[in-house]
Amino acid sequence: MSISTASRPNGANADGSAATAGDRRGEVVVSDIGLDYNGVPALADTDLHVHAGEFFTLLGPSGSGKTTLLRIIAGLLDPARGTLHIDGTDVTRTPTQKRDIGFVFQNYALFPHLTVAENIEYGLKVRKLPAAKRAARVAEMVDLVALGGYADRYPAQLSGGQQQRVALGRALAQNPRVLLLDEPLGALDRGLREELGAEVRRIQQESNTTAVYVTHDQEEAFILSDRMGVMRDGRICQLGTPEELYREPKDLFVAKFLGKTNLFPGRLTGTDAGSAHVRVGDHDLTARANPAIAGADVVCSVRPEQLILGGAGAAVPAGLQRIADAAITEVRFLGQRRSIHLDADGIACSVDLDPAAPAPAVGDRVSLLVRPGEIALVAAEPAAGA
Ligand SMILES: Nc1ncnc2c1ncn2[C@@H]1O[C@H](COP(=O)(O)OP(=O)(O)OP(=O)(O)O)[C@@H](O)[C@H]1O
Repeated sequence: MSISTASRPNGANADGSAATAGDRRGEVVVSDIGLDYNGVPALADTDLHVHAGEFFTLLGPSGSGKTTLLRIIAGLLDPARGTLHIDGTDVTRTPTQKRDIGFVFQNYALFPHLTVAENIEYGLKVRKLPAAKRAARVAEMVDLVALGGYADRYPAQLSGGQQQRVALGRALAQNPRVLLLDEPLGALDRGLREELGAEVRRIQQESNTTAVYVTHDQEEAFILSDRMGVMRDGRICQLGTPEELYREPKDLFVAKFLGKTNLFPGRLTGTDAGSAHVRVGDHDLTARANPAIAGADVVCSVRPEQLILGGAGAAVPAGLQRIADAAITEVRFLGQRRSIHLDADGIACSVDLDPAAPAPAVGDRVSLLVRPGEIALVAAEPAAGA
């Protein structure tokens, strides 16, 4: 498949002419943007810098403010406060249609009476691009979104995944500065979500477009994103690459939201040069320091694949430390991993093992071991009413 957009320099327009903003094309800078509904903040004053060409995801539970922020970037909502710059230009009060932005929503929003090619061509016609250039661009987009052979079909003759590809092709046809995607895979079944997710990423990279993507699905965010921001209660509570956020969550909410984790309450006893000392039960442990922690009540977050099973009462091997003793309550074979459930003095834990390794038995007593660098320390949340 030849995709000419792959070689188009970042900043070239759909008709091939050079854009003016060079390699800042698609850079989005949100400064102190905030919005309230009836006096209740939907988005607290927020700063965000999405780099040119980046795939950036806003990830958070329902009602956390993701769509509000996306709609402000789109110009569909006016912020109460703050400024928005795209490519260094202040567009805070610029109407949507002049922001040079492409959208893809969950519900496809295709024109039912237009074919795939006509849907993709629609915006180019509105912009009065000459017919020959329109045809070339439509062919390029049909190729980019891998819909060769479907150009003359109507939306009703396409699967959900194919319709979403058309929506992507239509959004990208005008070579927008920024592509905004609001849960675009939400209506698709799981298998298709994974397949189209990978396609969305490929298309974004090959078209060299900055993307801001909204989802509540952590796996989707991991597959797609260069960086992401986790949102809660109208705030971005942590920014970083998927790996940074997974390994070094700043707080309990981020630790729990980004996948399964084991949580061992403890007390911070000291810190030095990037590491923290913490007491969990009878065990003194070293963990990664977390500058966001203020008090002494902490929680050690350890992912299931980071816990290691050791013999009960056996010497702890060098480089490891014992975080708890536990009894195995359940052993499940899950294909790519074996999931072991345990009870560590009232704390329910899980450990993922290589399925090829010998399986322990229910009732076995074990030690839970962990490397110092794999304990993420977060502040304990205050008890309700405290
Ligand atoms: N038009 C509105 N009027 C009043 N409150 C609103 C309106 N739109 C959104 N809200 C509120 O603003 C907050 C943020 O909503 P937003 O749609 O941005 O969340 P979200 O993270 O995108 O959620 P979801 O994943 O469910 O779409 C929520 O508490 C929501 O109830």
